[in-house]
Amino acid sequence: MTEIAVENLTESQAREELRALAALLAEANRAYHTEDAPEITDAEYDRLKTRNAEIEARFPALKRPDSPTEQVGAPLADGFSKVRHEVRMLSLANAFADEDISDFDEQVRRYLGLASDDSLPFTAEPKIDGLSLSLRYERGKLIQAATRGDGQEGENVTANARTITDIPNELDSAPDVLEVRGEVYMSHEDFAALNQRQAARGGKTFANPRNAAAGSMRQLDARITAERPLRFFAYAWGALSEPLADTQKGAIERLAALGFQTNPLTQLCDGPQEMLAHYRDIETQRAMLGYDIDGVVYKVNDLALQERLGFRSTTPRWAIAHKFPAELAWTRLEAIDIQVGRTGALSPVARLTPVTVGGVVVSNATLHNEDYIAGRDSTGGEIRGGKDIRVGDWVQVYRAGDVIPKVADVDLSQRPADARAFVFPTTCPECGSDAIREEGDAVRRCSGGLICPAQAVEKLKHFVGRSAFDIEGLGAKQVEQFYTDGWIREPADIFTLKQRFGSGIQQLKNREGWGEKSASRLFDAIDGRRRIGLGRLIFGLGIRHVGESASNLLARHYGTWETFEAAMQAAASCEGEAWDDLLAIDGVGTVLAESLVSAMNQEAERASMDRLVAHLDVQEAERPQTEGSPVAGRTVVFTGTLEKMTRAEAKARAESLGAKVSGSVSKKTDIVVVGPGAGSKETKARELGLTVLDEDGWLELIGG
Ligand SMILES: NC(=O)c1ccc[n+]([C@@H]2O[C@H](COP(=O)([O-])OP(=O)(O)OC[C@H]3O[C@@H](n4cnc5c(N)ncnc54)[C@H](O)[C@@H]3O)[C@@H](O)[C@H]2O)c1
Ligand SMILES: [Zn+2]
Repeated sequence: MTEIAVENLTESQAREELRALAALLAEANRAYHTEDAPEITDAEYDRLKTRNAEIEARFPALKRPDSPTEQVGAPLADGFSKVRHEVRMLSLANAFADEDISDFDEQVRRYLGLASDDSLPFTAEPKIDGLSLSLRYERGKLIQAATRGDGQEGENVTANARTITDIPNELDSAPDVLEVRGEVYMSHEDFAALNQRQAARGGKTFANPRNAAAGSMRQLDARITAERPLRFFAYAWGALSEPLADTQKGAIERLAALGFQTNPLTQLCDGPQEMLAHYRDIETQRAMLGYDIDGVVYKVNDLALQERLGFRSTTPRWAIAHKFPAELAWTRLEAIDIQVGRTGALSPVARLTPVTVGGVVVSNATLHNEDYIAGRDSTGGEIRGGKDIRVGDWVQVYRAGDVIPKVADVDLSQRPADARAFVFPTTCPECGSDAIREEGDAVRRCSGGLICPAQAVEKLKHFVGRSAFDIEGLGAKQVEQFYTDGWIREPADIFTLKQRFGSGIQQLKNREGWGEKSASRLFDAIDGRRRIGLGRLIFGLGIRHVGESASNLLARHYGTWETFEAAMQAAASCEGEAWDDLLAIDGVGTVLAESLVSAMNQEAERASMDRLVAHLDVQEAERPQTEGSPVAGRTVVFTGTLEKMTRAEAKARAESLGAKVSGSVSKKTDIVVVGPGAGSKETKARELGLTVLDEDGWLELIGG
């Protein structure tokens, strides 16, 4: 899509673009803040947000009620209780160019009525790329910790904060009420080690340290947070019973004296020139800091002046974040390799002449899929102006907020004369089976199933992973080793390992990475029959599209392995009663159902499952207690703020009583439970004449 210059936009084009931007940015915010799994780069996000602000500046009347410029963060995630911030937690205005900094200095002077030669010092400090946290101390004791959330209300993460060593539980001689604010982050070293651990046990790995920090902090189980090496820098404050100091710098020193970690690169600067000099200084140190920063923050040093300057709707007037440019570099594409994943997906990987991008040496990058290499997007439209990517090309490597770098662009003027268009393989490079691309799928997949060694190994890794069978001592590395040795070919083999190779302990312990203890511990862990929950078993099978939560839904719906298996066989033709029953499960769509039914009826897979189940005691899943339930089979929608339970609790409770919980109100809805702040859903429910209950009414209905 070519972008029209803002000054050439017609009013209707502007209205349409603002609508599209609001939707795009809301989705990006949800992915980034609520899910800790960004879908676009930070640079792209910043570009969209700037574009939105420019259009609004030219057409102020078109500014939408849900304008992205009026919002901080994103809605809160389910599961946490909420904390209302006594003093709002805000965002920061952004600057990208050097001129933006002198403009900022001028704006502040104009607002305060200062002449250009009046002294106006600023602090300059790194902008830590983590997530912000507010810590409330009363009489020196930590009583509450909250995330920023949407700025007004955050998530209560007190138990999690208590596990962080940089956060003192008690303070000496602090003000009676003191809210300390700062950034939770993870060091590069700890991040790499965490990802390695996660990969070894088949758990979730994180794209970058910020996601790892946010994902670790926002755990419902504080024991998980405790295992994650989180750090904390203090740089601000909220509610206070008495001031910390007269200046920003003084306040930071006071926080340091109280026992908080403060950033050593914080410095006082007299005017834009010194600010920019310190910015460049920090930029050159960036790669060596050992943690991610994404810019430098300047703040008016005099707190009385900060007070006079006050706030805009989402940002303070007395501070600005000077962002570093996106991390790019050019290098040679030496080869394109194809990797095969668990579900058979063929993923192209660029092998590059090593190059440093933002302080990290990059020699591999993702090329996504065959369309991306060819210069097409998923809808068949052009990307990169239709330029394809060829081995031998001079390519731009891009790393912004992601650890996996991407190949973003090609310099055609540097293309070698003999470079040929890349031919994406139509057979699997690992097993030679046909690699098939189904309609509407961007990905080509190996059709070899279990005969494909790449798929078999990836499936085994998934099977032993933490959310599946979680077998102690058997991680990704060991699985690969056993597969190569021919000791384990499929999950069932794990449980006969001791029987077949009991004497192998001797052999094993002489191998690299194995000691006597670890070898016998593993053999003991897998000896005998294994108890496993039905949900974990279904998830462990590693069927495409069938994730953890879907597996649990299926388990709850079918209860036992036998019922599940019989139902899948009955649904084999993708029609009839069993098929309809599967699709009626809230959260199961056609794509998932088709993939599931096809895997469960594939002969070789089935035989492998039968061999596996023979070693298992599958525990029955708790089925909804529908008997006597007043809401069994009814569709319920929760909207507005719930005060007596979290959304997640309300949903779990309703489902355990056999109700279906839906996110939107329609004619099919039976009951709408409304809390304070309910909006259009309540209106619609009343229009449709549905049963509308408040929280107490609902609790009464379900009996307490
Ligand atoms: N990739 C995406 O999809 C996506 C989506 C949403 C947001 N984002 C990223 O987040 C940014 C917007 O988020 P935001 O509203 O948090 O704004 P921001 O990150 O630009 O600035 C505000 C935040 O900076 C942090 N901060 C770090 N060090 C600080 C310091 N020394 N002093 C003061 N604050 C400091 C605080 O947590 C504060 O809340 C975007 O510019 C983008 O980089 C990315
Ligand atoms: Zn294959």
